[in-house]
Amino acid sequence: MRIDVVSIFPEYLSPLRLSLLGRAQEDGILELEVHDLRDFTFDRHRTVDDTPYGGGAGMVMKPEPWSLALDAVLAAQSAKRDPELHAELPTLIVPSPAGELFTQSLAHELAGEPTLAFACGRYEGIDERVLDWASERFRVRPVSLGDYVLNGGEVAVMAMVEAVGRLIPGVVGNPESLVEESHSDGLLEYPVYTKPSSWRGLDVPEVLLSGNHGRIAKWRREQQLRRTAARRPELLDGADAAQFSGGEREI
Ligand SMILES: Nc1cc(-c2ccc3ccn(Cc4ccc(CN5CCCCC5)cc4)c3c2)n[nH]1
Repeated sequence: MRIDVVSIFPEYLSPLRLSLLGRAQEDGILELEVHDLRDFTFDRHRTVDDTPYGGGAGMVMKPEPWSLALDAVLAAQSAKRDPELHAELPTLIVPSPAGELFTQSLAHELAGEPTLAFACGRYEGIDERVLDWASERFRVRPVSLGDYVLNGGEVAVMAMVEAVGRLIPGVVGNPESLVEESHSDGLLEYPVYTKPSSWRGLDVPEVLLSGNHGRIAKWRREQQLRRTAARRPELLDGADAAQFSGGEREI
């Protein structure tokens, strides 16, 4: 997969060069290009923002630099997209508090794409006409990380690139660890334990030491349901929520 990110703080994305994603880039499984939006400005001050029409606090990102940067991304990605295989428009993810919620399901969807482009806004956001203009060239998807406001799109992009990247075959050593992940079955994950079996007077649940895999699977499922009912009841349908609303510890 080829990923292009446009940002005025390209160095913010440096952690994506580390660890598993870094190794995937060395192995040629993942290609990550980060573009500095200011490289697409031509005034002395490399201006990317201006005051908002209609008034209001802060500044808004100018459209022209974005159009030049996104055209450069399109050109770079076209080499990675076989028009026979990939007839649809390339995807452009625009982090935004006003976007669709990023979920594990969306991560799986995006992991199937040959290319992804990310536009990191800053200030109060990007001139809306950029998204309109880009919609003729990309499938533009405003995406929110959650209902809180960050200072820009970079942190959201790092989270999404990590969530998508780890699903690409070959990135994570043991694909088994991707199967039983949180939210993959619509529930929160069960608790995990390791040695020592007794630590500071706290013991590992004996079922996990039993070697009885049927019992262990049943216990883990019950823990998922209890945790989900206690912490994220909205993820459960009515029936399960009622059955498991008695807190997490009743075992
Ligand atoms: N899930 C999530 C993603 C983001 C995100 C993503 C991208 C950008 C780009 C800039 N910011 C900062 C920002 C966004 C919004 C406001 C308020 N808003 C501005 C326009 C007029 C109305 C009021 C203030 C500052 C971003 C924030 N935050 N949270």
